[in-house]
Amino acid sequence: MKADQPALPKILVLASGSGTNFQALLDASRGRDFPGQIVALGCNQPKAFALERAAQANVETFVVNHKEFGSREEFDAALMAHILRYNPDLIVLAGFMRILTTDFVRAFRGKLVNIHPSLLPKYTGLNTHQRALDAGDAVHGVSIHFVTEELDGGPVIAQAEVTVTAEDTCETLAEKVQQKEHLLYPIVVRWFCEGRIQLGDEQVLFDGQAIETPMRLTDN
Ligand SMILES: Nc1nc2c(c(=O)[nH]1)N[C@@H](CN(C=O)c1ccc(C(=O)N[C@@H](CCC(=O)O)C(=O)O)cc1)CN2
Ligand SMILES: NCC(=O)N[C@@H]1O[C@H](COP(=O)([O-])[O-])[C@@H](O)[C@H]1O
Repeated sequence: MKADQPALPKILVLASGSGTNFQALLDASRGRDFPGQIVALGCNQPKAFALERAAQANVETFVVNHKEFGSREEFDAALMAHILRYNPDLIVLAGFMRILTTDFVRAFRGKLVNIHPSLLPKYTGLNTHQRALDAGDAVHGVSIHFVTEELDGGPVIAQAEVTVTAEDTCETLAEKVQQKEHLLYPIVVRWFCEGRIQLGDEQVLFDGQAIETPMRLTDN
């Protein structure tokens, strides 16, 4: 980066597991025109493979193991302290498997997003793919939303659909959804870094205009 160029928006990613969404964001951020920089990865699981991905990419990491804290509030306070060291412009939950407290969410309101493996408001919480199969849904998918106090209830920014077939299992459906996740998250994070996405009064603003429905990633 040349000395006279403004610093790029700082992205901090939180993950708990494999980190394939983190990897998709890493790969996208290596593009010459990507308008943001991933400054750190935080994990609550010391053995998360996402940490290995960060090491391979020379991205700073920190671990805050939730099992070492007596309460959710204490864990969140420790996590917040690490995050504030980086002063990120955007905090991206990428398979981060801890429910965050109201204080944490409010501290980062408008710059905290999550990717959720369902077409919200359907199937908040866990085990979304099995629930879609059990319900006999013909369509399933992924949502990217602002994180609010309500679990997976924040304003939805964008979604992508996958078709469900009779041959699908939990595993095959998860794979289909993850393929769309890896396409959608880099697009939405780019929009954030370009200043095109804001959280209004419990609604999403895109280029300054409130959007009535989430933006859809289509196959064509
Ligand atoms: N306050 C909020 N916190 C979080 C949100 C949110 O919208 N508001 N999104 C989740 C992400 N998520 C689904 O997308 C999710 C993650 C974790 C859980 C959950 O039940 N976690 C359990 C532990 C489960 C485990 O360790 O395997 C828990 O925290 O007790 C539900 C949904 C991130 N946080
Ligand atoms: N409720 C949160 C949740 O289930 N998130 C899901 O965890 C996976 C993480 O994969 P990754 O670690 O390979 O990115 C992703 O499929 C994401 O949608």
